[in-house]
Amino acid sequence: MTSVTGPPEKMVAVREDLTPMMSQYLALCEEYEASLVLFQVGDFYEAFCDAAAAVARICEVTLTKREDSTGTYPMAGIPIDNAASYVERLLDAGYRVAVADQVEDAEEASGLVDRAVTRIVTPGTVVDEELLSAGTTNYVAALAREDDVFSLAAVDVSTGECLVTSADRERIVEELERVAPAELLFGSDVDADAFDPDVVAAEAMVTDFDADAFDPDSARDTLAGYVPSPEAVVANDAELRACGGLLAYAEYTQGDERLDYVSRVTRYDPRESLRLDATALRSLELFETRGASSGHALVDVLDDTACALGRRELTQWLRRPLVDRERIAARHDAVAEFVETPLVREAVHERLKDVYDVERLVARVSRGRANARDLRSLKTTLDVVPELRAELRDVDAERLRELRDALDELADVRELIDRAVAEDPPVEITEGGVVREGFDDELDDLRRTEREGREWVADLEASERERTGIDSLDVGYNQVHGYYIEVTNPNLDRVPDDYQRRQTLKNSERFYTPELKRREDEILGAAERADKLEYELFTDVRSDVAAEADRVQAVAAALSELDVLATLAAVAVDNDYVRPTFHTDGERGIHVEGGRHPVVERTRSEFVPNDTRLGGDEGNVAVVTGPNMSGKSTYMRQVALIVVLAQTGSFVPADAARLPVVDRVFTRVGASDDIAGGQSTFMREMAELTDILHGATEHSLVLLDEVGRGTSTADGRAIARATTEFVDDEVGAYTLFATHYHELTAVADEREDVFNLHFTAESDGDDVTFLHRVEPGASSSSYGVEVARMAGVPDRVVARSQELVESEAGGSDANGRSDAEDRNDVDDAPGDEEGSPDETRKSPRPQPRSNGHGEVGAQEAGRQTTLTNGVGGGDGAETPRHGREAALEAVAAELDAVDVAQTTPLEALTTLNDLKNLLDDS
Ligand SMILES: Nc1ncnc2c1ncn2[C@@H]1O[C@H](COP(=O)(O)OP(=O)(O)OP(=O)(O)O)[C@@H](O)[C@H]1O
Repeated sequence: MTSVTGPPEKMVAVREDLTPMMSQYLALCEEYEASLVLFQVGDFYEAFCDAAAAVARICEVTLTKREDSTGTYPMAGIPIDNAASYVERLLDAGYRVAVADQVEDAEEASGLVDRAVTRIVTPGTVVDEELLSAGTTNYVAALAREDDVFSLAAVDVSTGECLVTSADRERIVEELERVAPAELLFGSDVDADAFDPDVVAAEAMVTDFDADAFDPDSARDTLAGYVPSPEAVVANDAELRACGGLLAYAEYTQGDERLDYVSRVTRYDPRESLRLDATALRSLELFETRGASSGHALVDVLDDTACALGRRELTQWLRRPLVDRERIAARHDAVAEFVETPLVREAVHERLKDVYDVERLVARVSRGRANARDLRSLKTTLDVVPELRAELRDVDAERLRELRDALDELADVRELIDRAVAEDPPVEITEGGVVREGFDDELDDLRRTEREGREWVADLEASERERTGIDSLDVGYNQVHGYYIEVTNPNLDRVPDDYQRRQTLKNSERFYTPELKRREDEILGAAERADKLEYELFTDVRSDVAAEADRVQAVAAALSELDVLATLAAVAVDNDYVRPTFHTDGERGIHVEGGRHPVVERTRSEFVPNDTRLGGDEGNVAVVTGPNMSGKSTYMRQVALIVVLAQTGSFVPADAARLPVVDRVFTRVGASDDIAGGQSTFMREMAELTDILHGATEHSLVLLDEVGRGTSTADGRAIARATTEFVDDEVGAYTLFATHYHELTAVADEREDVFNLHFTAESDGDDVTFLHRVEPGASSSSYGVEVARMAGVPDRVVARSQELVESEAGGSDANGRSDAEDRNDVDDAPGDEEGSPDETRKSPRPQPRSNGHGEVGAQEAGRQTTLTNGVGGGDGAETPRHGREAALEAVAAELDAVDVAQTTPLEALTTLNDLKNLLDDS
């Protein structure tokens, strides 16, 4: 609790003397002490004391003060009409906001207006459309525990989706990362500290909530409000407690009422999906790119969805690729059919563009917050359903047929809305104009009376002018006095006897007649009664629609899936993806022909496709070497993305792909690659490696990118080698290991299941050209100096490095090869440090086919990356062997070039590590 939330001390001190309104404010601050209370005073939400200062600062509104007999209190107010944008700022600043509304009509109140907190807005329970981004999920989650089993429940209060699952701690952490809740509650038996706050709660606000709500009995009672038989839905006590506690919290934030629209409490088993932990999600850039410069994430490439429902669903699919062959095949069948029937696909896409976010819409309807426009939007969406059914009448794929059949046309709901709600209604539902003529006789009578009365008044001016002969006579209306007949002073002598004086102005008098008064009462009475009646009729219709929320949600689910399937098909057609096939029982191997990285290929005009053959007849473990920037990381990620896409139900960027169903994708990217994520410590790297070595199975895909880089070269090499051996002996996972340690390529000599791949570059005088083409065998050069130059390393360091490399030129490099050899035939598979023989002799295994695309090869010049200004070969990763003195000089030169003021602690650590390696190797 900060002084911004909770009871203001200044008021507590004078509690007994406070004015009634301020004591009401104080009481609410005490009751909702974890929230910043926004207190309705007329058209504003006010905050006082420290809360006022915070509101003024965060919302950029004026800080004023309120003075009364007890003192002076700082005060800041935000207009109710556009409170949402201000509330958003308060949420962003880390506050929960308790909205205290006047719950009594100020005019009808005798004395102090009654106020109550009607809802608490928190990051995980926001429902205001303005505060939610389109097509996303927004979860609040809760954890509970029973021995070693952890349960996770998550609810999206804006759509009513509620999920619950349980697993061991590690897996629950993964699930938390997938769900990515905006807010997290820990049941009393869960030690929040045991969940690495960096991993779990980095993005989530952690909220303390009434521990009793997680108590089994009260949790069961709460859950029983949502499912007929709680025990039939949840699998264990911890799930019951997590779910019940969470729903109690959701109710608390929404005004303590049961949330009718949370009708889909679904239990799932995390084993039903391909495991992707946070590291994998991040390094494969499924949803977010890692660096500001890296462009798009995978989801951006795929997201050509027509509506917000589809966007939300696509994200869910990508977060949880499948492992069940039949379900994957069902999705692929559906995508394939849409690929083959472009007219149907495009028609479906076009129709879906008219679909509103009905999941949120219907939740608003159930919460009683939908206005007439929302109901009209619902009707517009539902109108699409019969059209879609018609478009899908001839579909063949089973899933498409199921989805078509799930499209309930909801004719009753559509008809009701259409009959009841005006076609273009106003936003407000209290001021009339929302109910359509012909819907209710009484309303029509009232409106008729009102209309006829107004017509009579409209005619009055002409008839009275005629009757009195006063041409300047006016009939008007004002809020205070009602209808009047205005006569200017010079004509007052002609005013008839039945005119009664209403108001005297400077140049005229205003009158009324008994008949005008009668008509006025009739008009206003009818209008007021009609507005009231309209409101009642509208809320009745809204409740009737809310009663059908389940059916609407089921339609929404079918629409979401259709959108995703049609989109995946469109993406496949537009980008030349192919349907992957899966091995039947017993077979192994990731076999891809002409594979591409789905994101990089969109950003580079010329992308070089590459084949992959990993596992099965080939080895399970490929050691990938090659110069910096040659494409190793891209290649490895491309393999993983193809696997992920395939299991999501998408086609894949390749000419052909035959794949296993993978249970888990692990990624461990080198320390240097992760600096941006602030996780560059060697310790972290080793912890992740431990997870992989313990967690991977023979059905996992493991990407190791420069493991061991974070320590001394000697230790790094040793760890890299031992890891490769362990993966081969104990794990048997499909493994791609990119490394600059050329010694690692020697492992292929000794082991059946390990083989080398390398990326090629061509050196021509001062230029180095990367071919981005994977070849069998190991690589020799790293061209580190050129890359350093390209990256803007100070000239002095580049020049000195080059000098040191050249001092090697007469001798042999770290691989025992002469520099001259390296420069002339970098495409050849070289030996390793121990001077092993040619790669083709080393590996007893069949090597992966080389690129295999006619168009890729010598003619590739246009597709290659050329480093100009380069000055020839060199090995950036291996420290050249030279004397201690040379090493010291190099260290001095590097240190000299460091701009300490511009160096972050992480960069400093990395530099220190590199310098130490330089000395170690000397
Ligand atoms: N197959 C390809 N076709 C065209 N361009 C590619 C290809 N693969 C990679 N690239 C481009 O080459 C650059 C370097 O790729 P990548 O980061 O994969 O290299 P790397 O070998 O892993 O480098 P480092 O060892 O420095 O980490 C990237 O800009 C990428 O866009």
